[in-house]
Amino acid sequence: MSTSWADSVAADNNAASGSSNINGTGVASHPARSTYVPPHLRNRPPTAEPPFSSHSAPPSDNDRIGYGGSTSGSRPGGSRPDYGRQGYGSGGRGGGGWNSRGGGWDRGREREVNPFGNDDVNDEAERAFAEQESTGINFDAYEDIPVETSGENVAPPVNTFAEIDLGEALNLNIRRCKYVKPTPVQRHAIPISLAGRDLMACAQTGSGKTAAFCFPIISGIIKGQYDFNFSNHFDLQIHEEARKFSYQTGVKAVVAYGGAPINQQLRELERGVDILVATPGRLVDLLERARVSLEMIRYLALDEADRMLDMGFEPQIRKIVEQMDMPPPGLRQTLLFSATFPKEIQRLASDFLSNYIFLAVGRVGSSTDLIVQRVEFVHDSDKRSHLMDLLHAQMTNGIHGKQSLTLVFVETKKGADALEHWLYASGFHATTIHGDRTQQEREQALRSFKSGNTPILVATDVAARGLDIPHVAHVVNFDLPNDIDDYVHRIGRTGRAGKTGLATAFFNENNLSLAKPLADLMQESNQEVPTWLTRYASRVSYGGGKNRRSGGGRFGGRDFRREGSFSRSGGGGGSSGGYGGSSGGYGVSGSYGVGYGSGATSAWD
Ligand SMILES: Nc1ncnc2c1ncn2[C@@H]1O[C@H](COP(=O)(O)OP(=O)(O)OP(=O)(O)O)[C@@H](O)[C@H]1O
Repeated sequence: MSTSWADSVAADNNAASGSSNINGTGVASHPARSTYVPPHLRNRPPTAEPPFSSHSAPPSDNDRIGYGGSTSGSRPGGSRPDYGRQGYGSGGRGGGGWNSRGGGWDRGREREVNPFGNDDVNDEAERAFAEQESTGINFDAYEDIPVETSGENVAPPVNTFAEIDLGEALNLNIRRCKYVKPTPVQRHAIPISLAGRDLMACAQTGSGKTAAFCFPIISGIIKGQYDFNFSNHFDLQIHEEARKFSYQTGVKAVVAYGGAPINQQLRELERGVDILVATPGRLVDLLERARVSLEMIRYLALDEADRMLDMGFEPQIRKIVEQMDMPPPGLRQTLLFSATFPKEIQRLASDFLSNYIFLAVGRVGSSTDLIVQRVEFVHDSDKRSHLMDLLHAQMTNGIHGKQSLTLVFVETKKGADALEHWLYASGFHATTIHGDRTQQEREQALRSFKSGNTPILVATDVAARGLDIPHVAHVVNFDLPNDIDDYVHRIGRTGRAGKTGLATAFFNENNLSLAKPLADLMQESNQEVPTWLTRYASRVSYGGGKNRRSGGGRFGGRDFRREGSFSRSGGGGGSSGGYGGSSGGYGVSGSYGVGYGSGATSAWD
């Protein structure tokens, strides 16, 4: 396990673990449709207390002025007007007034807030970045992307949103989001989902997977089907997206995550919900309190699905999906999405699916060509000065005096704090996100980063997945992760939505196990691989447990059912009938999470 230099400076003795336990904060769950209201809560008078009051603090631009600062905070988006809503207690699904689809969910005294009205990023920052963005948007870059599907009766892809019957309200929101045409994953995944099929979908970071699973779910709810779903990263961000997509459709999305007071979330749930975005830990908690039932779940979505079944999350997921009252595969529709999908995880995931379609868009598990990747050999003791050089170079390339946004990944929480302090002392405005910071602090840090006030964000792996910040120009792997998939997700914080990006990694003897997968990945992504890295790659045998791609071929981007040993019907993916439903020999419950969770950095909590 590598040790970062930032660490050694920061830590007196205690080399920080860098990982945090798993209780659900970082894990996001996606919307679960919990239309259920427990009997003892039905017909109760509405509570006067505004939900999400923790979100109502006014935004501030910088979360760490002088380091001591309180970070009591706001979430991106600033204050949230009172939802105030009544009549939640009408009981069960369809109760609480949510049959009245369309025109928003003004259910009683709770009014729907316009999610397009309070943009995260202030105007000045938006203008400053606009020039950069206008040259960067390049969805055509995705046009030639290879697409692979396997499974029976795959619905044909569409080229425009107009070809899909998503409903007028949702179409209006798509226009409000300024989405002109569907991205490749959306083109394929939306028709498959609308056809009612289970789906395991792999597509590159930043390619629009969130909308790809949200649109069919929202559309299905509008049409009167019932739903639940859940995912695993920045759940507030997914919630924000879901709120935009479902605005004035009559569909209500609620978020439940660890690290925030559970009572507020309970109150919100009691008022009725169509889509619940939840972290596994918090959802288990809610289920154990018997405050939520999954009986009426119609859709289950796992975003970052490979992560959900990795790193020890699997027992929680199995508990939620298999041991509570959720309808089994076949009776619910299950959608799994990620940019990386190792075969072993596919095998586990197949337990949750029924007669599913496998969809791979792009070189799955690979990074997008839009990201220029550089690897430099840097000894631990030289990392800071090297980073300084990169930052100085970037300053001269800044936009309108604003430094472009740089995300720096380090291995440990202490390392993150130490590097932030050092950057500040060196004249750079920086902030941090890691497992020891509260949810509010993280949100505040994100806001400060997005606005450009602290254009450097130092983060642990907690920020590796899902985070969608439009203007990140550079991702620096100050400390490389142990797992190549984590690398893929980290660098995917730049080069999003068709924009270009730069990723620089500091490599040294501590990262030898990554040499081969990194060289392979760079080659796959048409990047220039330094000769010294190729030499390391050929020398080092890396059969260890952490880099799952070893021996895997094409980075796990194929349907594992097509591999000889799993091919029951010899169909080359053409027939999936034999794979659906429960484990049937693939599901080795519990045997995997241990395998490659151990030792890998996790700042998830
Ligand atoms: N059809 C579209 N047209 C334009 N922009 C889009 C479209 N679909 C999604 N986007 C934008 O692209 C960005 C990336 O989308 P999203 O966060 O869903 O990517 P992702 O594939 O989930 O990435 P990751 O794997 O890193 O989580 C978002 O800012 C989103 O608003």
